[in-house]
Amino acid sequence: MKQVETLKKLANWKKRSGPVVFVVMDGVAYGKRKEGDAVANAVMETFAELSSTCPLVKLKAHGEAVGLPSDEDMGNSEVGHNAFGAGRIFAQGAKLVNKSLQEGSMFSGNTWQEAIKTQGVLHFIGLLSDGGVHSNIKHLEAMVKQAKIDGVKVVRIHALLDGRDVPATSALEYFEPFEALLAELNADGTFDAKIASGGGRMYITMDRYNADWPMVERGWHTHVLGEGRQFSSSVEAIKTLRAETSALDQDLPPFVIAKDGKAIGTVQDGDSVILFNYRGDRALEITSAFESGNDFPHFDRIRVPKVFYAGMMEYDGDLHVPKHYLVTPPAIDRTLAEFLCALKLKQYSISETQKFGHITYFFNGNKSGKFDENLETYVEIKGDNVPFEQRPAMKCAEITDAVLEAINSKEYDFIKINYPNGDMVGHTGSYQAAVASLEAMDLNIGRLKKAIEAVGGILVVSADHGNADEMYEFKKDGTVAMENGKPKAKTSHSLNPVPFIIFDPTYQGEYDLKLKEGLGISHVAATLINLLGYEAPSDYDTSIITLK
Ligand SMILES: O=C(O)[C@@H](CO)OP(=O)(O)O
Ligand SMILES: [Mn+2]
Ligand SMILES: [Mn+2]
Repeated sequence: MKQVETLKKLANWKKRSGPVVFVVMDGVAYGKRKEGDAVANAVMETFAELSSTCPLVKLKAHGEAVGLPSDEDMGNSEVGHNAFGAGRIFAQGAKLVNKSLQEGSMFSGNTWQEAIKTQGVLHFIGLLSDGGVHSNIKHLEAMVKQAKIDGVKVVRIHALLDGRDVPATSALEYFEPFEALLAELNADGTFDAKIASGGGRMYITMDRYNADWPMVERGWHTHVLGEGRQFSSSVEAIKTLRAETSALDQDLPPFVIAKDGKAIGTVQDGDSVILFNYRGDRALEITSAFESGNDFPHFDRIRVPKVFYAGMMEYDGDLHVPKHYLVTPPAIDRTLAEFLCALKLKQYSISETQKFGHITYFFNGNKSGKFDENLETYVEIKGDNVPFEQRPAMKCAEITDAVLEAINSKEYDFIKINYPNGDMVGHTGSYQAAVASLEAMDLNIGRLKKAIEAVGGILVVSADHGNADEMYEFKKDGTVAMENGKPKAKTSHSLNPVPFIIFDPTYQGEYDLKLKEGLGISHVAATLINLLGYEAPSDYDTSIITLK
């Protein structure tokens, strides 16, 4: 790989005595309505003070500004952190898969051709919604139709309920029409495609960053071994399990579709398996359960079928996982971390488990390794495996303890932090927990601010997309949607703009205090490089500050 160029020092920059600390408040944006806006309604004294005394601008963090197909698409952590770290916009997974389907390259490629050779069953595993963060049901529909055209006889779908990127209890809006489509495709008797198993995405299969392997184990038992509570159809399963548990879709227990007491879609030797999610974080663990040999320490798989396994994308471009994939991911190069390494600047990256890979792997262009072991420190604060509304602080105090030590050590030039609060608690749908979570985070940003003041560093506060700023669903007429006498919880990200604030207590007048308007979060990297005293790479999206 070609080394990046060494950036030039800014001629008129007075080097600060402390580090540049970049805070990603995950899932914190400016809502449009006060009701259900946990960000606007929480008591956040530090955020309020920074907002009224520092340079501040709103940045776009959704749609085309982060490489998604359209401005209807909300932002998410993958594309948000990619944009922060790459300083440019890359066409993202969602867009690349659309293109590959439109142009037909997916189906003419080797991976698809190999997958359809199976004499057994072609399985699809993935998230059944049009949320567009990890997957898109339209991609699955196109693949199932093509499988029939290509002469595959038996298809089994292992479908995860979303309710996290789409309304909280919307699963039947996807499962019912999808079952109808399968019935139509099966009608001529030459093709047999059925949903074979499923469950909530936060209950089985889609764990990330080694947070909770038993989730993947439950998924393996459900999809591969066909073990679990049996139902005659997915729709019956969802209705029954909802009535029994009142779980939101993302937390629905698993189900297995069976006929005469026998699971209809276990995975067997000689089958093909396609994971149709394109985003990597929540795809890597189930992929490793399929691809690992005997040295698989995470759980007893009991039976490991010999299958042709493929992912929608290459999920880790460093380690080349999975071995086979349908669409090539964006080639994100020349990231901020790489430029800082070339300058020999020391960097420190930290978050809680759920966002650890966001601030490292996604930020560094979906790269799991470091550019330079000696210059980069990664710290993960282990999260709790509990429903996050029960521990809304999301380890923000522990994260801050570690950062204060890093600041005071004077070892680091650049520190980046992800506080998971607004996002992880936002996804639970609990308004009260979201408020508590944001207030805890704000207390800790206050601690950071003091430390930065003491050492003469710069604190930059921003966010990757919205979430906690919209905790209620609204009706078309603009009033709050109600359910059982209470506001209906919204669990997904929002499309709202995010804050960008610079707290620079030893400001030397090198830049205008008025920030540039109308930009997106891909402009942050160039700004951070300037604030470290260097000229940004010429191909980066321009800095948000105007240098004097
Ligand atoms: O939890 C996740 O996987 C996504 C939502 O699907 O959230 P984020 O992009 O914030 O990680
Ligand atoms: Mn996020
Ligand atoms: Mn999220």
